Amino acid sequence: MALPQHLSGDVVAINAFIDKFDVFLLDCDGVLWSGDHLFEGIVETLEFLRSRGKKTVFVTNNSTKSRPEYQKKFTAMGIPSDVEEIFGSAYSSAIYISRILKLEPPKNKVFVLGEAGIENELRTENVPFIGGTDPSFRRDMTPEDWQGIADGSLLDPEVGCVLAGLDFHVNYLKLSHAYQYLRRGAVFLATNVDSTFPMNHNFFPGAGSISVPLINMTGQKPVALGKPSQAMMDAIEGKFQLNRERTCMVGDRLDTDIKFGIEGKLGGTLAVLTGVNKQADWEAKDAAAVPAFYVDKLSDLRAAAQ
Ligand SMILES: O=C(O)[C@H](O)[C@H](O)COP(=O)(O)O
Ligand SMILES: [Mg+2]
Repeated sequence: MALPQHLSGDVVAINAFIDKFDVFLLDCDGVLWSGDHLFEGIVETLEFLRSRGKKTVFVTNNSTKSRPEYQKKFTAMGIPSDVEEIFGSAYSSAIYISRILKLEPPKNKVFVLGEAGIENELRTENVPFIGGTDPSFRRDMTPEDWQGIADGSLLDPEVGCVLAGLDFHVNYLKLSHAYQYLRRGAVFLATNVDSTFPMNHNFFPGAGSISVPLINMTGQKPVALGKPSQAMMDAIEGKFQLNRERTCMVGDRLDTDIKFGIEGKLGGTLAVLTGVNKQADWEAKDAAAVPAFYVDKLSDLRAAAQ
C-alpha cells in the first residue's frame, strides 16, 4: 500500500492535487471545526476552492442536526452554504427508512435513540417515530416501567425499527425500550457507528458508543447509514451526479471518511490531522484505511492561492 503524499507546504503538489478533482466531499467534525470552534482559515479555504470552480458537499456523520440546522451552524460560522449541499447521517437514515426500507403499517414507527436532527429529518420524510428528545424518557426507571416494559404494556406495538444515533441523553429507560423492540423483531439501524465524538479539542462518546449496549445485548449489528456506508455514497452520487474519479473525500477519521472514499472508488482521499486520526494510525499494520494524501490542516490547501 503506497504511503500517503504529504501536501502541506508544497505549493506545486497542492496545485496538482486540486486540479485532479471537481468535487470535494468535506467531513465536518474534526475537519472544519471542533464543536463550536471553527479552525483557522476554513472560511478562506472554502472560498478559495470555490473560486477555483470546485464544488463542495458537506458530508457529516453527526446526526444531532438536520440539514437546515447544519446550515444555521455554517452561517453562524461565516461559511456560505446551500442546504442541498449538506448531507448528514440523519438525512441519510431518514431517506433509507422512507425510500429503501419502506416500513409498512402497522409496524412503521421508529424508536429513536438520538437528538432533534434525527427527528427533524424523519419528519421531513413523513416517518413516524417515538423516543428521541421526548422529555418523558429523561428520568429514572419506576416500578411501573419495569413491569410495563416487561409485559409489553408500555411498548408501542407500531414500532418496527430502532434507529440509534448520537444521544446526549441516553439512559437505562431508553435502552430498555430499545432492547425490547429489538427482541420483538424491530429492524436495527444506526445513523453511524463512530466510536468517539471530537469536541472541544478532545474526544467524547460517539454515536457508535450509544448502540454498543444494544449490540452487546442482542448480538445483532445495526445497519449503519453514515460513512463508510455506500448507501450514503450512492445517494450522494445520485443527488449530485458525481464523476467519482473527479471526486475527493476529505476527512479526519480513517474508519469512516477515508474508508468511505476508498470503498466508494473516488479519485482520491485527503486526511487532515486536526481530528481523530494521526499519521501513526494509518502506518499501523491494522490500519482501517490509508489515505492517498494528507495535510496537517485543511487550510494548508490555501498555500496554492498565494
Ligand atoms: O459520534 C459521532 O456521531 C461522530 O463522532 C461525529 O458526529 C462525526 O461527525 P463528522 O466527523 O462525520 O462530521
Ligand atoms: Mg470528522
